[in-house]
Amino acid sequence: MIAMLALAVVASVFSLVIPRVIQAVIDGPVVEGDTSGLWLLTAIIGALGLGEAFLVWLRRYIQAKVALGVEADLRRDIYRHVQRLHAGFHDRFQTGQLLSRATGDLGRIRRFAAWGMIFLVINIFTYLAVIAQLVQIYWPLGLVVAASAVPLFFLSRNFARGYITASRAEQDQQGEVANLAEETAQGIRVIKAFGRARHVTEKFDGGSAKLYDISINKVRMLSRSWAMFDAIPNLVLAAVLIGGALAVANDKMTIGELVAFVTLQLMLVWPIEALGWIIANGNEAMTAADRVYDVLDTEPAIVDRPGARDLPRAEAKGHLRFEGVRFAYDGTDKTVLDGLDLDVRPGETLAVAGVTGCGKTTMLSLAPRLYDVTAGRVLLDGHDVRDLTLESLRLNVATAFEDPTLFSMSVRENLTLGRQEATEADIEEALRVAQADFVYDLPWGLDTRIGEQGLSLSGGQRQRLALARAVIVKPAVLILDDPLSALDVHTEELVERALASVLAGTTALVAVHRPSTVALADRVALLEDGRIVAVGTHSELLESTPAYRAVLSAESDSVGAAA
Ligand SMILES: Nc1ncnc2c1ncn2[C@@H]1O[C@H](COP(=O)(O)OP(=O)(O)OP(=O)(O)O)[C@@H](O)[C@H]1O
Repeated sequence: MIAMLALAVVASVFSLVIPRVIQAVIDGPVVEGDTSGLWLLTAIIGALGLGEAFLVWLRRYIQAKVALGVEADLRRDIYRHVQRLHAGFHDRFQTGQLLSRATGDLGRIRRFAAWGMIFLVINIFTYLAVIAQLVQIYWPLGLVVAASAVPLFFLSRNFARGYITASRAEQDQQGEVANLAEETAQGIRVIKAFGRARHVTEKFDGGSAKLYDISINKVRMLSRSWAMFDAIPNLVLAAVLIGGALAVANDKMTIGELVAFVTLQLMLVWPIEALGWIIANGNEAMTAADRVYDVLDTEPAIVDRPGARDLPRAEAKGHLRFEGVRFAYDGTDKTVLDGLDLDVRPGETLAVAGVTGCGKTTMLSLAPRLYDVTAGRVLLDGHDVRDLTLESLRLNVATAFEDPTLFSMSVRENLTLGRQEATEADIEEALRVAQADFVYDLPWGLDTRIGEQGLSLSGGQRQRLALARAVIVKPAVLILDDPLSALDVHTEELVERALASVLAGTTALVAVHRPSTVALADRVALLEDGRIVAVGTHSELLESTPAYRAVLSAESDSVGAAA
């Protein structure tokens, strides 16, 4: 960047010297009729012109690299940072806003690094250098030109104030429109199924029209100021021509000096005209940078503590313990878990049952630290999970979520997401356990690329792949959030039978809704009012705890009703 700015300044010096050589040509060879020095002077002008052209080319060459480099680095930083940010951030931050920051806003910053900033430096330098020369040629007129900076300053200040608000509003609205497009693309099936195409189109049109209005208002602001920035240097030029003609008539200036004066002054017209554009460009980059730094300045809430230790997979036994755990989601005052205690022994499969919305998923997500407890602690083999490195914790604790997100990559890549070194035998076993052999019948088998989020597969197929993906990790603790909800009873039974052999050596914590899934568990815990109120085998709880009977019968009723 420094090289680029230095080249720009040197090129401006070259162009600023040319009018002074013209002055020498007029006052020498032209006025005196002596052409002997003409060739040297024109050769100097030619050399200066060529030199300037070369420097401009070199600057532009560097400029592209620098500006695109700034954009690429920032984009990489944002992506990395977003990966480090905790789940709570993503719960609140709209995806469309994130996308527009990583694309449109970065483009604005690049344009300023490539153009606005360079012209700002060149133009300020040119302005000062020209004024210095004008004062030196004929100071009274030089001061008149210098005085034009006063209205320009107030004009720029007013323009910048209004424009900055307009450009932030435009960028936020662009994020909003991106969000509307993203959400409707994601939910296109729901929209079609409910026949809501017209409704969402109207909503999108509304957002789009608002963006149009904001943008038009911004462009009007720029064109108004452009006209003013254009008028000032031309009015001053008219004044200079009158004053200059009088000065030449009174022998205060030579004709050559007047030509040099006017030529130099003409060099100010473009820098002043461009002031509005540069301010606009700078303001847009500034508000874009604000939006980018809204993301970059958010500290990830879930990171390795200083001195966090690794728990190698070979050492992990899978003893999971919740001690006095309290939890409330950020920005809410509702306590979801309120003094929850639970001990899951190594190798045991423990099911958590409870009415819908009681906090089963929340509780499960505390073990791999997708969220951190508000109070109390979660222990893995006696270590507070916050004292373990995130990398080793997540190698030891694998999760299959109820909503199985698959990525647009091959089946194999999806399966080995958590353990890239998995062998063919591991993959085969995991597919067998999850009853997901259907993948072998896909057009390219395991190499078939599954569509965006695996939409080309059925819900049950996706769920089985997500289960295989978790099983393949061979974790010490397997977290299964109602992993069989989309399977038919027959397939569920097959999966349960195969899972039983895998779960024999693994600690498993399973959120269950259906009485049939409880069959997987050695013991069941009942979650109620944010606590575990009863733990025992399925038959013990059925006998001793009416609330447990109520939960399971309600769930089986709803399954029955749905069927
Ligand atoms: N990301 C979130 N931000 C704020 N509140 C949340 C969030 N996720 C869940 N909740 C709230 O926390 C409570 C517990 O939700 P959770 O998903 O853990 O229940 P659940 O028992 O798993 O429900 P289900 O049986 O329907 O799957 C609910 O009241 C829910 O509204």
